[in-house]
Amino acid sequence: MTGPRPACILTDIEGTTSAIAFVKETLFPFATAELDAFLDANGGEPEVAAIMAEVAAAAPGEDPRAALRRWMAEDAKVTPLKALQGLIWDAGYRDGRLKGHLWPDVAPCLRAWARAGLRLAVYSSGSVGAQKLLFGHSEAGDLTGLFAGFFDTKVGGKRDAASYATIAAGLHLPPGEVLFLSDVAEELDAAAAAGMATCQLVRAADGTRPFGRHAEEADFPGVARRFRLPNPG
Ligand SMILES: CSCCC(=O)C(=O)COP(=O)(O)O
Ligand SMILES: [Mg+2]
Repeated sequence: MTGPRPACILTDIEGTTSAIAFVKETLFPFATAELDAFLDANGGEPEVAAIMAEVAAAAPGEDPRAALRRWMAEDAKVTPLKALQGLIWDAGYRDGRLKGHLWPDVAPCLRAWARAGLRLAVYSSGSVGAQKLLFGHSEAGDLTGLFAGFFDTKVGGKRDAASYATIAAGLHLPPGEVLFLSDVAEELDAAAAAGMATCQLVRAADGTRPFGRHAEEADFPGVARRFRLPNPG
């Protein structure tokens, strides 16, 4: 980066802090397997009923449970699906069946950056509730206290520049003072269009391909070196 050191690091989750395989092979199948039992037990709860009303509105003429299953099969980033998945994962995190995966380089850097006074925030398609569960029950302990903000698709889609402008405003920062980390080029393009600094995480273990349109690093210590952030080592 040619500008000053960022004041805030905004990070994606899947493919950036956490393995794609953890999301696709552990979290998503858990929610799929538990969907019917969860809805049978909790469908009358106002929060769940409101989500199901949103599902019905987003998929008119389709059985809401069938729409949810279709979206899960398509990995659709639909806000009511994401909200429901978060509620289903809650029980799994609390009783120990789920533990939030983080790549080993992530927690030491997040702690070092927060200690140095940098603000940290998350922007994921996963709901804010799901983000707090993952970082609150992570393999590195409860990291939720490190973050100044959590943002999900209620601010808008991750490929839409307006979402990043909304997040910067929510953090009371000019976009130019925020560095966005993600594995997905279209998300980085949108953040850059809003004026944020960007870096693609190209994690070999996830099979991520470098896109060549943004700064690229293999891990968080690489991000720290490139953007002159503190490094734990
Ligand atoms: C909050 S953990 C679950 C992540 C998730 O549901 C998802 O769709 C991944 O989205 P991301 O924006 O983190 O790539
Ligand atoms: Mg991602």
